[in-house]
Amino acid sequence: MAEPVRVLVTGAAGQIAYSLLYSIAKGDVFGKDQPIALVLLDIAPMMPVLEGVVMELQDCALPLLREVIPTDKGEVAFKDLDAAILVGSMPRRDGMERKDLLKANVAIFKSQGESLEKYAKKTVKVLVVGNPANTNCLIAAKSAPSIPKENFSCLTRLDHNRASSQVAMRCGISAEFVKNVIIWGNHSSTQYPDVHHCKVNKQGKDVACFDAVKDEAWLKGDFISTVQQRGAAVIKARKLSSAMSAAKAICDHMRDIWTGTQEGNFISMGVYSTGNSYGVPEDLIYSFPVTIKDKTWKIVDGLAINDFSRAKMDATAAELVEERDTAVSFLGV
Ligand SMILES: NC(=O)c1ccc[n+]([C@@H]2O[C@H](COP(=O)([O-])OP(=O)(O)OC[C@H]3O[C@@H](n4cnc5c(N)ncnc54)[C@H](O)[C@@H]3O)[C@@H](O)[C@H]2O)c1
Ligand SMILES: O=C(O)CC[C@H](O)C(=O)O
Repeated sequence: MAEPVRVLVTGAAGQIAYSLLYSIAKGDVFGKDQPIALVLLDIAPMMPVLEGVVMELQDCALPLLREVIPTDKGEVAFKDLDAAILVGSMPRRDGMERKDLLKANVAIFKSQGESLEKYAKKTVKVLVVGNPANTNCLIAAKSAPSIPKENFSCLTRLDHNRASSQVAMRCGISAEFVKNVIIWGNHSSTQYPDVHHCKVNKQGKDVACFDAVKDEAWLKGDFISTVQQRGAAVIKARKLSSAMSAAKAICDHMRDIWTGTQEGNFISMGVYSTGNSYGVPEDLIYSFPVTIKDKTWKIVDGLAINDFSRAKMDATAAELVEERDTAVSFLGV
């Protein structure tokens, strides 16, 4: 059997991690034959809670889980990593603005980027989940200059899954029959869920989403705002940020990095924008449609962009430029 992959989950005593760790440990992400060493980082006051999570992982008696390493120390957590899933940070509560998170959370990602630089393998794949995810990811990447920027990505797969599911429900079919929705831009309410290249499989035939749904006003109106506002709607209802669906999206994202995307399918993730062909400003982590092969993503080029889409892609880019500049002014990176 292969050597264990060493996987870090930060915020390991929190609610997303509680939904995530079992799936990783049982092989849903890195493969059913791939042993795993799971490193769990949280802050010192959460160590007693983390001990409980470790006990539960042990009690699952999972064959692939070779080692569990709970810690509050960066030098332990980031050492020799193959994959890092950076969740640990403060979630938004009902009544808080997203911008309230920026100051509190970007500092964490600067320090964790520095730890990646010092201790992780240069091949490590880093997925940033903690909000504001795109800007945190950019700051982590900038703080780890010897690790290629292409190894960093942020989670917009939850938005992608939300968009696929909305279309599927509207058509009365299962979400597996909807492919190639796109989330452009920021994981925030300015994101642009775009269905101009989406296909719906109806009775074995791929049909353009607009023809399958037959309601352009909905696709250009309530569909977009529902996906944009879904995180806020979950917070309002649960009084807690989404966790089960976030964990599922993290698994989808990291599994696609590890094993690649299916031929003809693309997925959305926040990646480094420098060199993109869509006129998105450089030096951002911006969500694009990507395909993945050999653990390397490639932005899907050549998709036609109409004026409706262009305006929304530019608006979310403008928000990311502002977030980046605010974060850089806080941190001086
Ligand atoms: N990108 C997405 O799609 C998406 C979706 C859902 C939630 N989120 C974000 O994920 C983050 C975590 O959400 P949650 O619901 O699990 O929150 P939570 O409060 O339940 O858990 C967060 C955990 O992180 C820990 N933590 C805080 N600072 C840390 C640090 N410096 N190092 C290590 N651990 C640290 C906390 O102690 C806590 O245990 C939030 O920022 C939330 O907004 C992102
Ligand atoms: O804080 C928010 O508005 C969103 C929380 C989380 O990222 C989600 O998308 O569910």
